[in-house]
Amino acid sequence: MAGEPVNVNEFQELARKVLPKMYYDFFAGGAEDEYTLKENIEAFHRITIQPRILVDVSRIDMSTVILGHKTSAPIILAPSAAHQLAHPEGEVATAGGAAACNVIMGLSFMSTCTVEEVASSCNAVRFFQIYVFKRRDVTEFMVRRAESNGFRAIILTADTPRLGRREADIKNKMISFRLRNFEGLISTDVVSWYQPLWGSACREGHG
Ligand SMILES: Cc1cc2nc3c(=O)[nH]c(=O)nc-3n(C[C@H](O)[C@H](O)[C@H](O)COP(=O)(O)O)c2cc1C
Repeated sequence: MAGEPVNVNEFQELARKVLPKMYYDFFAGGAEDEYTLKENIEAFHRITIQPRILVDVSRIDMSTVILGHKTSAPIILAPSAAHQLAHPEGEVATAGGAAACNVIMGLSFMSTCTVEEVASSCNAVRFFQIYVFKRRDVTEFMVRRAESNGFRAIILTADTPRLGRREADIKNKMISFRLRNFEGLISTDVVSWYQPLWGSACREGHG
């Protein structure tokens, strides 16, 4: 690729070149045959934006209000785990980007920077993502901790009672990153990606 990346696809290509394969596959891969992953992209291709023409575009304003918070565009950074696998500054840098663009930062409970580190690093409006764990005390503790660190809403993820069977991670023998937000709360030993959290620690199943 010549020069600076100019779109998301080119950033992805750059990431593929610089990241260790295990980490690139973690960020880019999906579960099983990756039908849903492909469909997520295809779905966007089916949406077209219809331009309005011969209108005044001298002041373009995409700002809106989400849960009472003004944002420069209807964008919330989707919570995603382990940004330090991609860059040493991790979620602190991501939140800084959100603050610079005045959009909302969604922080995963599986962040590699702690809730406190992200909170003290910038003034982006922050939402905190969590699951309902079997250990309700852990869930409650994390919600209160987010609240006391200035997070303004909880993003409750409900679609992962079990982690998908991510075949690239299996092949790469993906190592789980340290769950720093949980240190002192549950065992955060670095183990195979498939044992940890999803089993013993706490996810609420539907059974
Ligand atoms: C590498 C990666 C890690 C993710 N980690 C989380 C997570 O920790 N918590 C969560 O609720 N969703 C997580 N997600 C899901 C995203 O928040 C989002 O819902 C999903 O990627 C669908 O949006 P997209 O089609 O724009 O990628 C993750 C997604 C990716 C790609």
